[in-house]
Amino acid sequence: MSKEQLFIFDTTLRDGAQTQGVDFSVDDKLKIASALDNLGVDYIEGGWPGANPTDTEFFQKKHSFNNAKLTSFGMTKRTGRSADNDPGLSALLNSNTPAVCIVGKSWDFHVDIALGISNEENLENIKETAKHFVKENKEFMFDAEHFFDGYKANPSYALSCLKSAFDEGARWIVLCDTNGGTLPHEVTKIVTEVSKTIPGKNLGIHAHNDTGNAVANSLAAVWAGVRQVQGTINGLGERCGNANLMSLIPTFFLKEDFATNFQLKIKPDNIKKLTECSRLLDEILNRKPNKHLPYVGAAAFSHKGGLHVSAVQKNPKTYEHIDPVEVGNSRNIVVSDQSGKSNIISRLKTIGIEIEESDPKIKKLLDEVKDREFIGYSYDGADASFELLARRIISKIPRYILIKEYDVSVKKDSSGTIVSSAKAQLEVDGEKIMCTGEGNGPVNALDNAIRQNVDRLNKYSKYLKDLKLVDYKVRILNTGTEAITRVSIESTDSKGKNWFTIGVSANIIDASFKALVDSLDYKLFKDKAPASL
Ligand SMILES: CC(=O)SCCNC(=O)CCNC(=O)[C@H](O)C(C)(C)COP(=O)(O)OP(=O)(O)OC[C@H]1O[C@@H](n2cnc3c(N)ncnc32)[C@H](O)[C@@H]1OP(=O)(O)O
Ligand SMILES: CC(=O)C(=O)O
Repeated sequence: MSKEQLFIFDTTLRDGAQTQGVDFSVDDKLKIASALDNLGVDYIEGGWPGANPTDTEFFQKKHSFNNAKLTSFGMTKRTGRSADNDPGLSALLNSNTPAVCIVGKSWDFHVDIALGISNEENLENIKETAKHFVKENKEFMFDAEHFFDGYKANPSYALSCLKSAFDEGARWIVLCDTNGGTLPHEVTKIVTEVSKTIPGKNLGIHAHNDTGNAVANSLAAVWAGVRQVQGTINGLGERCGNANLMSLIPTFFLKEDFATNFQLKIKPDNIKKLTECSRLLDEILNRKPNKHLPYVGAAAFSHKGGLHVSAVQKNPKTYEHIDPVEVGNSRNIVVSDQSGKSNIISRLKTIGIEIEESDPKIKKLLDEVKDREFIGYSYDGADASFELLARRIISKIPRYILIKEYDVSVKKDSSGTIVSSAKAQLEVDGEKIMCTGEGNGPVNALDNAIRQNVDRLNKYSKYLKDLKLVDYKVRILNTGTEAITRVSIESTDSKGKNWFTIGVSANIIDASFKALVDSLDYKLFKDKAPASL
């Protein structure tokens, strides 16, 4: 059976740029476009030339993609102007892209309210715009804005908007669920009806995620006949985002019904690049990756429940819908109060500790984890603190740095400046050291007290110099009678592998200090700093 071709259209650089909090530079756009081209998508919508200097400059650059067609985006011509005379359309033509995607109204309510023109004028604008670009040999796509809402309100008018573009030679008519309120069964019904007027091979879907159904709606649309799917990396996009291509692409490759019926230009091996592609976008946006993204999130193949881990050890298929390696991701077994001994054994193996299943230390460690989680610790996000705890119970590990005493004060002077000072007495491998430091808050002062005096930690100084605290999070927990503070710290060093530690106490400074000292201890342990046990 021959497979039908599906076309992937990425709009991270256009609709993704409409996400609150996202502000791409030209350089960011170039990096993302290059990753998408390497992945092998069919179209990259680069932005809206003329709408802002970044997009204009991006289109002025020389692009040479191996796989993707660069596409410029804009809107239909304005009423009262000819297409030749519309500066918006000229900016798109000047951008010299092989493909052009034009948004236009297909809901009569919008024509009336947003544009304030007649239905006929809107049809004329769509038609003239399509004609203008087709005449210039552009691959023309019409993004039928609010198509599903428009079709529900006035089906014949919505269809005539599509036909106005299609009859002028549009290659693609893209049905947009602009407000994202349409549900999968409605998409199936409407796409099936539309395909009687416009062939499925010319139809696309652009789904927003306002009901959490953008991916489901895109799949429903493909199943009902459309052959172009629009979306973004990690589901970026206006409001709640767009369909997430990091979910759709692997689904097309790895789920039987789609894999047997469809083929993509993306090479099958390239889906191993999806996790990297997803993380690259977060890196560029300087935001923490969403661990829980399907397929590519760090927790997508994390197993926490004891029953799950016990079965996964026997065969990963028991709790994994695909092998994580297929999308460039990896399996992860976490330890927490939901664990059984299988979690502990598996985690220990990952960190290089081999132990007999019958060793009573496993039970001891499991009980310790559960008791600590009861008082506020949470080890499933604190791998380094877990490793230190495990090694202290199972084998031997030095306590490199011990805090004997500390004293922290906060002072506000008459100019309003607030300064925190800290003094700490540490015991470092048996030697007592006094440290002092200042900072913009008590925790920062304590951190500075230890680390600005790093030279005085004599034999450890060279190991701690490149340690950086990346993130610091505080949570107040109510455990029974009193409020408890949990502090989580993410650290990194020049080797670039981050580690996570945790501290819990009734006092925020004490909790912070515990998490900080675990971070220092872990760094010294992993870098094999010398110490007596
Ligand atoms: C569904 C979507 O996501 S579509 C993409 C939306 N993306 C963006 O809007 C991001 C980029 N946009 C911009 O930078 C600006 O909005 C610009 C440069 C395009 C236009 O800016 P301005 O000229 O200042 O207009 P403004 O944004 O205030 O209003 C939009 C205008 O376009 C008109 N318009 C909206 N859709 C269309 C359309 N499909 N065809 C023609 N005109 C349209 C509106 O009626 C309004 O006209 P008015 O100014 O006469 O009232
Ligand atoms: C074109 C587009 O982004 C939309 O209709 O949602």
